[in-house]
Amino acid sequence: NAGVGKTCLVRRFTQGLFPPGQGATIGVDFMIKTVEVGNEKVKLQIWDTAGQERFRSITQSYYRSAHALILVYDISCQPTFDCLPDWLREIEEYASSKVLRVLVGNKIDRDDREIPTQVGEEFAERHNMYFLETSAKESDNVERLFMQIADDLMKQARMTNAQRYDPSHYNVEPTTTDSGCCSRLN
Ligand SMILES: Nc1nc2c(ncn2[C@@H]2O[C@H](COP(=O)(O)OP(=O)(O)OP(=O)(O)O)[C@@H](O)[C@H]2O)c(=O)[nH]1
Repeated sequence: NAGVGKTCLVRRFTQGLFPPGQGATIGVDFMIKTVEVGNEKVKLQIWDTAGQERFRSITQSYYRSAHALILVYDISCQPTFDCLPDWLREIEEYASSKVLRVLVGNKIDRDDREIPTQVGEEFAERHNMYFLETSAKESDNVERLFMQIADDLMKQARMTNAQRYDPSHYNVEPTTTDSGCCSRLN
């Protein structure tokens, strides 16, 4: 939802700062950060989408090509948690079914918490998502959030490559020259 701290999380991670007087995101924005996973350099392209309803048709078009999606709510604002099922429906409709999904409860530095950690955890478990609580303001768990995603995506990529190049993954059946339609046409 708007105002949960998405832009602040991205800026904390990419620029190491908590921006004062952060205005609402208009449409989408993106930032890039190169990180090291194992011994490899990985360029993360992080798209920050506007939470406001009026930008929904723009933001929807960015879900499909994402490798990971982070759903953020504000732990001190119950309505932002109550909207999660709507965001999940949105993701199911517009994102790839294999996308890595992460649930984040932000603003844990606040002392007016409305959503207990366990409630967030249970929601994430029920919907097959990773779960983390963060504070963009205090920099709690922000690095961990993005690095965990980078790590997971690299593992996925390595597995896909291994399958692609390992001949044992192909079950090559012996064929006879006159069995296929093409050989018959020839
Ligand atoms: N206390 C506290 N405030 C935060 C935190 N993260 C963001 N905020 C504040 O929450 C407000 C909204 O932050 P944004 O990052 O602009 O929120 P957003 O989710 O990107 O909002 P949209 O761009 O409208 O979708 C700002 O006033 C931030 O200062 C946090 O971790 N703790």
